[in-house]
Amino acid sequence: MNDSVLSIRDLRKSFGPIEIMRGVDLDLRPTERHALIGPNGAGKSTLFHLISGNLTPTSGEIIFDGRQVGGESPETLNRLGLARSFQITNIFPKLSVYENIRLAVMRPYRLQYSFWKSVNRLARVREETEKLLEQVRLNSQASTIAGEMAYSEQRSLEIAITLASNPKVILLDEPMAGMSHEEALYTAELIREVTSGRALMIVEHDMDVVFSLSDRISVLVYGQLIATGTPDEIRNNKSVKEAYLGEEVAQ
Ligand SMILES: Nc1ncnc2c1ncn2[C@@H]1O[C@H](COP(=O)(O)OP(=O)(O)OP(=O)(O)O)[C@@H](O)[C@H]1O
Repeated sequence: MNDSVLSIRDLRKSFGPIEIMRGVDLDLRPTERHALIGPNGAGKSTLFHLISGNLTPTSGEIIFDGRQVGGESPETLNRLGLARSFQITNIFPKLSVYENIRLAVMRPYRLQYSFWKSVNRLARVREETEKLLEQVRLNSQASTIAGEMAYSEQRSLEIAITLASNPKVILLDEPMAGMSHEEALYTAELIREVTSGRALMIVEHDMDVVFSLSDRISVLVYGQLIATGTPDEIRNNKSVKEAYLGEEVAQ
């Protein structure tokens, strides 16, 4: 029996005559932290775009929570429980931290008439907003204008926004990009905490973070997965070492 929350089968994507994704099979377990690594141009972003609905597969299957979702829109996937945070910070820079999170909390409810009729709605939104503020340790910054915070704090805010829809699967695209080593370690710990009980798929270039955070790692090279396994298995995998041409995969 397949107990994965996300299953990818023989996924292919071509841009014109060039096949970029060349038959990928991948399973994401319901509460695992799974990293996707690979050399530049391997197709990591393309795979994320396919999973999150930003690109339509040329062929193959993407099964989320038992349902074939390849080609569904990002909005539909988000409603089903898949949330993606982008490399580019997508917060409202002129709004406060609190307002940013509150807007994200309200989003899933926007079409539910029964919710807006409820007298408790404001209390519920406030409660959820405050819980998220606390989870990402931004309580003391609630009234700060988001665009004026340090870059790493903006990433924390973005993580809160991603969590607001209470997703089963979270896709994080290079969440540590542009951070100092200390900020990266802090953010990795935050990600570990807030994704507990959910499935996480992460693309990240910082190998220290990848190897300490992940339960499993998949290695993509020229649009094909050459290995999936625990950090130890990947560290000792001959094809992975070859693909990185002697680069140090992890200490
Ligand atoms: N829309 C597109 N049209 C044509 N080719 C594309 C398109 N998007 C990506 N590609 C090509 O697909 C290949 C994989 O790109 P992708 O960005 O997915 O790799 P990546 O592993 O995320 O790389 P990086 O680590 O540098 O971010 C590259 O050769 C890229 O030029």
